[in-house]
Amino acid sequence: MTFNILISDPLSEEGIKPLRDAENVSITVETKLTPEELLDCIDQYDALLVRSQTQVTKEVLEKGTRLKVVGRAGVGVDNIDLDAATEHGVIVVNAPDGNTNSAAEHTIAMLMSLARNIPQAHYAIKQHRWDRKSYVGVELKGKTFGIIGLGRIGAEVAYRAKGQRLNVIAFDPYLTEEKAEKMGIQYATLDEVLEKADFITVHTPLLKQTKHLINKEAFAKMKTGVQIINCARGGIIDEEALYDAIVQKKVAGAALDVFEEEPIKNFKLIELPEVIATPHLGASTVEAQENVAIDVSHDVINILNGGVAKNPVNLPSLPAEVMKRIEPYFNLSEKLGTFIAHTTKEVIEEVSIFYSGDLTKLDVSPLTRNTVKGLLKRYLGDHVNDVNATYFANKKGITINEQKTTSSKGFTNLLTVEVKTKSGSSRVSGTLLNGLGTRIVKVDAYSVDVVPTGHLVLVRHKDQPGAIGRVGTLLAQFDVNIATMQVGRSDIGGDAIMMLTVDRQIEEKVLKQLKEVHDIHDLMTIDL
Ligand SMILES: NC(=O)C1=CN([C@@H]2O[C@H](COP(=O)(O)OP(=O)(O)OC[C@H]3O[C@@H](n4cnc5c(N)ncnc54)[C@H](O)[C@@H]3O)[C@@H](O)[C@H]2O)C=CC1
Ligand SMILES: O=C(O)CCC(=O)C(=O)O
Repeated sequence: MTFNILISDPLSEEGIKPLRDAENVSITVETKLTPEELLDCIDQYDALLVRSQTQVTKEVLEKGTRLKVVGRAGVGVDNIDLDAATEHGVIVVNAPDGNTNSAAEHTIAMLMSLARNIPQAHYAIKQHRWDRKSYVGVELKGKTFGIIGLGRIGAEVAYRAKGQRLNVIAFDPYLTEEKAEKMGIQYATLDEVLEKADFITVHTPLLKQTKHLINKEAFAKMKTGVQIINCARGGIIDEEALYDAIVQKKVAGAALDVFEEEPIKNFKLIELPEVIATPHLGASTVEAQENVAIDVSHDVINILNGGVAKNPVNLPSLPAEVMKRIEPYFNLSEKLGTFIAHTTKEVIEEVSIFYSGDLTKLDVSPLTRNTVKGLLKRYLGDHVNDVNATYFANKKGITINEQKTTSSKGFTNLLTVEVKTKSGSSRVSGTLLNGLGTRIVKVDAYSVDVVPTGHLVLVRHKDQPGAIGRVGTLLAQFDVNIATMQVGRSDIGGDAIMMLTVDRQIEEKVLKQLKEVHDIHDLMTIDL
């Protein structure tokens, strides 16, 4: 099978080498597509690779019926509609580490350029003006440098700023006093950063909560003469409010790499002499572009080939070590989900997944998603996957519970799926036997030992002499060979089940006749 990959923003040729070297991919590079052209062609592709230029909208994800993965060669995913990607089962991966250095270095370059008016002086001298008076700067040493958002880039900026002998203070919801102390910086609240800093730099993602985080009210709290840097995302700073603050001499200067609208159409803010700007160049270094393209290429290939993503954005990522330990249970979890979906005839209101034995030591959330996927696929089809399974369950009003229990009933590991409907509940349990593969070991109250593969028939019947024989005889009449059979009963003469594995799918007319066999209450076929 060949996977078609579209690269719609310029990516490092060195960086996409892993993609070019992959055997089963065909790569198209089209970096000048209009939004309409992208919509027209996206249904031909299994993967889309972008930087920050391409807008991966709801419509793109809707039309991209083959899309399995969107790779963002960089950090910010604000150009990708994550909710729509999740809804359509498209995994979004990014490359969070590859451009950290470059973005931090660019921030420091902007800080120094701002403090010393380098771009303005450079422009003057290029115009043959020898002007030394207009470009008197300020020293960094001893000034207070406020960082808002101390993640990967914010932290790197902090280390570099300390080298400039700035007093670094920072606010981040995840920053503690102890952590700040360890980094040799000062922990502060947002208001403290706004009130105390001579230079303020923002390094948060653009989220609902960070949109216009630096607004008119925030500027009002700042020192007069403060200088502002934004190398994170346009929109974290309210550009209108920044314009006013500069014109009113509250803000002495601003260094901007990112803008509310990119490319910029309204140059009002940029034209102010106090503003220096670059066109979103924070990650534009040979090294960063190579790093991010390599990282994202590896993830895209892995996902297309059914592997696990290292940097998924719309799925929680797990350490490789943990992933390796739970991977053997993937098959079992999906099959149990599929099994219970086939054996439940009413609307499912609640699914509980119980993990016991060895499984209690693991982060089992991927197994829960996989079980729900197996369960929903029966009615929603193959477009349900690990990314959107929980989303669809929520949409269908199905509550999902995940529980770890101590009772493993003598098994080293036991996974039990229980579904509740309006009128009752049913359960199935399975285990992974060392060296022997997976087994279904319990259906409701009945112990069984069934390999969950192929064509299964679950028969509920009365425990009476002849019931098993009648089923066998009827199947033989229609040339259906029984490969394995397991029986279980509550008590002598009470309710019982038969679990058969047969060599081929059974036709509807045969099923109908089976249901009419004396002492058979119910029966269902399950293809696993
Ligand atoms: N200019 C450019 O070319 C580049 C820009 N970026 C942008 O830089 C930003 C930061 O990237 P990373 O450091 O890699 O992300 P990160 O996820 O490592 O760090 C973001 C930090 O912001 C913090 N944060 C979130 N909301 C906050 C709030 N309301 N107040 C204070 N802190 C808050 C988070 O707790 C986190 O620690 C992103 O917006 C990213 O898109 C990244 C690379 C290049
Ligand atoms: O692709 C780029 O150059 C932009 C990088 C960026 O803004 C990011 O990684 O968030």
